[in-house]
Amino acid sequence: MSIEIRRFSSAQNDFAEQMNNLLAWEAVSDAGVQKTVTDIIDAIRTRGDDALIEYTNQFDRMAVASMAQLELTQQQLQQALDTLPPAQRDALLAAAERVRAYHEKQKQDSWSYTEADGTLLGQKVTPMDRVGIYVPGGKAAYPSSVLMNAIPAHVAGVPEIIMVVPTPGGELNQLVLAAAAAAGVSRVFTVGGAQAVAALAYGTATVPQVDKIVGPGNIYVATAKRAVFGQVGIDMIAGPSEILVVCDGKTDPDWIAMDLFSQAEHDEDAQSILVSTDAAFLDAVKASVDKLLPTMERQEIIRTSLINRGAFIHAQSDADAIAIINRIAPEHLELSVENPQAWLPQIRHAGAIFMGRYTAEALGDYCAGPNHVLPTSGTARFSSPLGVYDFQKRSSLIMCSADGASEMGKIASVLARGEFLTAHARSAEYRIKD
Ligand SMILES: NC(=O)c1ccc[n+]([C@@H]2O[C@H](COP(=O)([O-])OP(=O)(O)OC[C@H]3O[C@@H](n4cnc5c(N)ncnc54)[C@H](O)[C@@H]3O)[C@@H](O)[C@H]2O)c1
Ligand SMILES: N[C@H](CO)Cc1c[nH]c[nH+]1
Ligand SMILES: [Zn+2]
Repeated sequence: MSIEIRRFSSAQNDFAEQMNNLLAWEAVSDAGVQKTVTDIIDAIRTRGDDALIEYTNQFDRMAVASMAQLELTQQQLQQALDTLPPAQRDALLAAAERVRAYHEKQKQDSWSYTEADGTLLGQKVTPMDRVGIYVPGGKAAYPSSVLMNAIPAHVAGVPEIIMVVPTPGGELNQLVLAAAAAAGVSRVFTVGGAQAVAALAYGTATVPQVDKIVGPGNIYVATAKRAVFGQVGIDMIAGPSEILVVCDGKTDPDWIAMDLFSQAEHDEDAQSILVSTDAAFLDAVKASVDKLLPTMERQEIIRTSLINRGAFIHAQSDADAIAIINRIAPEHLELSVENPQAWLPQIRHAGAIFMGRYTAEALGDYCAGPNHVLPTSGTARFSSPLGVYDFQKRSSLIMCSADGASEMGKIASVLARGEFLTAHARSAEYRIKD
């Protein structure tokens, strides 16, 4: 059965309007969600563990009486890793190794330099003391997200990594537990949603307060992260998954249809867009979509996502296609073209760029190495993938020699008096040599 996916062309007069409609996404949660999240945060702040237990029982269909029932032991994590079927264990460890190797390259080191008069200036890089990682678990379990959140923190040298993951109905996913062991997570609490974010941000008798919370989640998680920002650091507000595939018409249309499905299957609100200068190719991919959709396990989610938020766009030229890429600033960009490297210099905004016909976005979700926690909803215009740098902070270093203090003192004195800040001026002037 054929499904209706919106289709338009960059030649249309109303092209800009079509793009605006396609990309319109209510990133801010509605008043109802906002109220729920505010109430949850207030309850966790005032009633701590008791409120955390109540909300977990309410939202995750649990029936626990104490926090001890909501924490997993290191032994449980290690046992999950040790007893995984060998194929799963090997795949998990291979992915973890690739993700670790990639993130090792991101590590920033302290630096300093000494000026001619002996003054030293520099930057000291320090890992955060304790971070919280949110691993989604409402509609699906995400072992890959455990690796993508915990490994960069570990590489940065964060000594304590606290993971939260909801386990609806109390069902533990052994791959998630094993991933926590493989990635070096310190403690795991089986709580989720806004209550888990609030517990990490403010601390409870049992859940330690963290310095930063990272990781994707649904609208309750995103709203809570936004609300606790300032109390703690956050990485980003990630929305539903997105993929933009740009194809020159020479890749197997079945491959492209499946690449579009791969992000659509995450969520009814996920967005999959195909751009091509070849109108006949758009027809061929549409035929592949109709042929392959009935074979998909999550076909209802994919169908809803493609009908509500998907699009096939006919670009008049490669330049049009590039303008579309930069307008969308997609989370994932697949350049399924002959010479993707030639396109690269003109692409300014994308969370991750997958180059060439063989580079399926799904490889990046699991094991290529780069992080899969990426900016969505056009935020790649100003933000970057989750990385080691999210878990490191910098302190400036200044050590003046007597000569340096004297020379800088003269400059500071003038500027401080210009600001009428006399104490600043006199503090600097004391160090000026006669
Ligand atoms: N960007 C990425 O890297 C990435 C990776 C994996 C998943 N995701 C996305 O993360 C999201 C995960 O969402 P999810 O729902 O599966 O899991 P989730 O863990 O984010 O949310 C589940 C929690 O939501 C809370 N909740 C649910 N309904 C509620 C209600 N009515 N009131 C208050 N709280 C409520 C509950 O506390 C529950 O524990 C999806 O959108 C998925 O696409 C993104
Ligand atoms: N595509 C998701 C990020 O948008 C990450 C993911 C996890 N598992 C599969 N995919
Ligand atoms: Zn994915």
